[in-house]
Amino acid sequence: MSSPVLARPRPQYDAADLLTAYLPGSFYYSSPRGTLLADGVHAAVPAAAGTSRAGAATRALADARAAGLADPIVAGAIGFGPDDEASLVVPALVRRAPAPDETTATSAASSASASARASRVVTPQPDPADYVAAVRKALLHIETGDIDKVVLARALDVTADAPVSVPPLLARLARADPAAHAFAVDVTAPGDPAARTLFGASPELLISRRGRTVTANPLAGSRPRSADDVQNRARIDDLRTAAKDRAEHDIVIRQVADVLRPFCSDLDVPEPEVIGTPTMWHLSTRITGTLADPADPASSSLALAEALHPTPAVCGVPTTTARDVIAELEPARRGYYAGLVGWTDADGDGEWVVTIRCAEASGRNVRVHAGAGIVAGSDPEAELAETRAKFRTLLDALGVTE
Ligand SMILES: C=C(O[C@H]1C=CC=C(C(=O)O)[C@@H]1O)C(=O)O
Repeated sequence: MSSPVLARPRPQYDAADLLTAYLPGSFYYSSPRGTLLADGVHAAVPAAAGTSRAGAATRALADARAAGLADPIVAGAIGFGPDDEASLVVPALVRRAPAPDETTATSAASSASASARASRVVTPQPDPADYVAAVRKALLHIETGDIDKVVLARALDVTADAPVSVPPLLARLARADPAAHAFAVDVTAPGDPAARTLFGASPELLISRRGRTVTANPLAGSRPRSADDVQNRARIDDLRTAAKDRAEHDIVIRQVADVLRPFCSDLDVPEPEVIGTPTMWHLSTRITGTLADPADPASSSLALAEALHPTPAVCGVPTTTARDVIAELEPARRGYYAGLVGWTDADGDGEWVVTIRCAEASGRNVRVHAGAGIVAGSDPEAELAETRAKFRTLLDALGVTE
């Protein structure tokens, strides 16, 4: 492998400038680890269904280095199912900045246009009553022992009276929660009638790798956030102690830890805690590990992300049967929802989040998804309410009152 032609210090940008500079077509990603804005395509990464995207990324990064690209990364998104799309590129230009803070998003958002005030028509897919019926059917699968858990999602199709502009929506998402993993990815595929952008603010870290250290932060078990502090305290206490939510959470933690353990010389799995987003409370476990062999391509951030995906936070247990139940009970394909979005570099470092609290925009249309984990003891109406609360992250950014 030849060394990069240019070996000079990376320029550092301001997080607010990168958020303001984002335009559809770019790749934007910010998290507590830092901000990244990538433009242009040095090379598209072949990402056919059923192939190892991590293997293709490793080859593309080696080629990019050989071609003289300094510090290349692979960035993009991978859909939920093995047959869903992926959109991965080696960008031509990558700009990095520190993590956003309160001021970052405020200054970027204030320069954003007020398009969220336009009129929007919201169509649920499926109807809420059909979602409740699907949850009941999922509970039958659990009762008969086919599965222990499945995550059932639904969508809202939002149609605006004018093309939807993603940059102000991204700025609003970042302003609402500077600690979230905010992203916007061009996912236009050949033959699409209009450009498509996947964007959102995920609270769920699938995997972050920095040298030998890996971190995963699975979430499962939720309560809506209230405007009232007393109610919030009661909901947090309830979430901490509810057996059903703890069971739902433990299923995810067990699988994530089991997948990571063979790659790690040590793995720390602490007790769950409750974390908050602007719209939700979640049971959260921050798992950290030390990689046994960081030079092994199987330990790259994308290879680990592929090994982990789909976690039971978006699919279920056992994975294959849960996937079949999702195919049976969800009327629409998930596409990029519940997949992964992020970046990896040539050393294998990188960060990937679970593609939730997200939407896909194309022209005047935005499709927003939200799901809820179903286990024994789930109440179908409560799961519907949970998806309604999860939608608020995107609907608030869109200025939609459902
Ligand atoms: C599947 C979603 O959330 C997951 C992440 C956190 C909590 C979840 C839950 O409590 O069901 C879900 O597993 C979603 O937001 O669409």
